[in-house]
Amino acid sequence: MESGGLLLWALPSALLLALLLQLSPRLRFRAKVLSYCALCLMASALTAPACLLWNGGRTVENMRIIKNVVRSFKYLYGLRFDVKGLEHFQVEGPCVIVSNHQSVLDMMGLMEILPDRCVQIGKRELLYFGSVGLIMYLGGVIFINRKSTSNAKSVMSGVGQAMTTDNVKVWIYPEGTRNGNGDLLPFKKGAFHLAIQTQVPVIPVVYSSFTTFYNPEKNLFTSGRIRVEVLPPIHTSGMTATDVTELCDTCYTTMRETFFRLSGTARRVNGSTPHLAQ
Ligand SMILES: CCCCCCCCCCCCCC(=O)SCCNC(=O)CCNC(=O)[C@H](O)C(C)(C)COP(=O)(O)OP(=O)(O)OC[C@H]1O[C@@H](n2cnc3c(N)ncnc32)[C@H](O)[C@@H]1OP(=O)(O)O
Ligand SMILES: CCCCCCCC/C=C\CCCCCCCC(=O)OC[C@@H](O)COP(=O)(O)O
Repeated sequence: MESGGLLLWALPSALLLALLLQLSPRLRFRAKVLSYCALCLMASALTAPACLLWNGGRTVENMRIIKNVVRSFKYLYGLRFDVKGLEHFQVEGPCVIVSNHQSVLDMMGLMEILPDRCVQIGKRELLYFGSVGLIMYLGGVIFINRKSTSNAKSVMSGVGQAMTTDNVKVWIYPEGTRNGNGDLLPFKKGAFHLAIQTQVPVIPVVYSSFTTFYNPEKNLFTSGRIRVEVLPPIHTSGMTATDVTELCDTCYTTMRETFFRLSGTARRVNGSTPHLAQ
């Protein structure tokens, strides 16, 4: 009797939802993004105990576990990564990895190629994203307060010391925020100060544009292919604070050219309207 009643409600509701998703591209897009967030929350909640049992607490070693979990997400969303230049990660000791940042989907691209003993710099707000914040904390993500330059700078100088004493690589998104407008935002300089202060190489990584398969403005979120290129390390030994701007500009120019080449797009004309990233 009870299961009959449940069927009476559940079946039409499921059919109605399926119909709505078919009819409204916006709803379909939102549902897919929401499913990704739910997957991240669920996977993080299940992975956190494994990290605690295996490694006991906050340590970069947990990134290996997190990486293996996140690498399976791409199959659910029909994403394919074509990666070139992985050999450039084989530098002795620490380095600063810089890459472009287009959307929350970047976590899949990040974990696809993340080298061993590598942590990321993330905005402090991410710490409060429930189990996702917990897993980032356990993986050793370094949180910065973007609203306070002095705080961000002092955290970054602490990172420099830890990089050399603990032999860790640091992954930074120098655009400082997500940007899905089919171009790169101007770079912030924190990553380049860090590399020069610690005299370690900078390794640029470029992901092709997502706009052909993921575009919130067009409610587009389909399967797709992402081309990834790890570029040769840029050595900083002998550089000083006066070289930061030039290093930053060199990386920006090289990465932007690579981005357009990988995306198969021409250079952007200034003034074109960017769309919001999600
Ligand atoms: C299943 C779930 C999976 C989860 C997976 C886990 C993975 C998680 C992945 C998480 C991914 C999360 C991804 C994310 O969350 S991305 C968002 C967070 N990340 C970043 O913002 C990183 C990039 N930002 C920067 O580098 C900024 O520069 C910082 C934040 C440091 C300051 O920015 P701010 O906007 O406040 O200031 P400014 O850049 O205008 O600079 C002002 C001045 O200071 C100088 N200056 C800067 N730095 C230094 C320094 N160190 N020593 C000395 N000087 C320094 C600089 O040259 C400039 O001077 P001048 O040149 O104009 O004279
Ligand atoms: C109990 C609280 C529950 C809160 C639930 C929150 C739901 C969100 C859940 C999952 C989102 C999965 C995202 C995985 C990590 C994403 C990292 C990321 O891409 O962060 C954005 C950051 O780089 C730049 O931020 P802005 O572009 O400046 O903004």
